[in-house]
Amino acid sequence: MNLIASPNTLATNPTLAVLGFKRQLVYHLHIWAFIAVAPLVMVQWQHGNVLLSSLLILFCANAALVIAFLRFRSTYFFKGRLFPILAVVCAAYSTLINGHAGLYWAYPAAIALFFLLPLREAIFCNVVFVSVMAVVSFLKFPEADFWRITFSLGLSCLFAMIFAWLVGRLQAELTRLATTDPLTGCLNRSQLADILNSQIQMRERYERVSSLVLIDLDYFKTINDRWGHLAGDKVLKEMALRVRKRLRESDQLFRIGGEEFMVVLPETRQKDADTLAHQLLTSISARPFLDDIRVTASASVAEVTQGETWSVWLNRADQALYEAKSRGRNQVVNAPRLASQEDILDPAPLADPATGGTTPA
Ligand SMILES: Nc1nc2c(ncn2[C@@H]2O[C@H](COP(=O)(O)OP(=O)(O)OP(=O)(O)O)[C@@H](O)[C@H]2O)c(=O)[nH]1
Repeated sequence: MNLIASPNTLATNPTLAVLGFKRQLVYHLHIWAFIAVAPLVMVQWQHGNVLLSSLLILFCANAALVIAFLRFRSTYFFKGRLFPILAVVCAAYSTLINGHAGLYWAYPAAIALFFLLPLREAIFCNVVFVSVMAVVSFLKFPEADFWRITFSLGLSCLFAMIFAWLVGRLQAELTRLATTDPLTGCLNRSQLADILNSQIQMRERYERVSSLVLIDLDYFKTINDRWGHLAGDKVLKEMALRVRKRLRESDQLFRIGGEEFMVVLPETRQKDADTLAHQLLTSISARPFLDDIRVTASASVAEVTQGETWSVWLNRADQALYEAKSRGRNQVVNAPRLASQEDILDPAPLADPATGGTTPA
């Protein structure tokens, strides 16, 4: 079962770790809600409240299905929305017909909205819910109770909202810290496999071709040695800025090593990626860094080939970068394209030695 994010997942992919924790939350909420509500089905049935009893059966059936889906498929449906919606409907209706006995359920139902729905949706649903509960309490209870119920429920929702908002911000901030390089603000390696894999899937499913560019500063060690580590850091920061300026919104910039960067270019063929790589090298070498530090860089370009894994793709780019370094640096080398699986299954016609033309394979 994939409910609990393993330490391995946590260490390598923060986005998956967050998803794992969300699933855990949904799973436990549904289990405890099922345990709490299931006996009420019988109670309401015995009291002759057939409609409420049916709503509660629906609630329990949904909870049981979500639990089963999460247990056996690690996924759930409607993004867990049915639970809070059914819960608030049951609580409002139960208050209408049972008075205080139903009202007690309004508080956990309102709070569950913030655990299970995106914040904006939860706020909207809570405003509607508190308004409905205000009308129901106005009809059902004395005026003093109406005010008490409306304010206490509103306050519970407000506290839950503040808590959910803070947890959301904390989660976003921790994810940002775990996925980006603090010096340059580029993505770090934690997302690398996922992002390259998603580009590979676009290639496999929709024939959409992506490319990647590796850029490595030349003789960076001498910059550190001559101007100091702090100046080296500033050069790296400035270099990331210069590269980012040239990229599109959809492109992704990684810092994958000390002075090595990678750009993933969705929907970009090798030829266009090569043009961009030349422009990037020009923007690095054209102006000095920190007034008088002249820097050049080497780059490689690799278009994804059908059937290859992300590590093979990256390795091809790495080999080409090595080639750029050994040819003297400050240049772009294109990785040779691999024969794709399509080419292997459907090879190009062979040259006919007799005629000089081509023959079918
Ligand atoms: N200032 C600074 N230096 C770093 C950082 N990360 C790695 N380095 C340095 O980058 C240098 C990389 O050196 P090399 O791998 O020899 O590469 P190079 O000197 O650029 O040589 P070529 O890549 O072959 O052109 C090392 O001196 C590292 O200490 C960093 O975050 N800040």
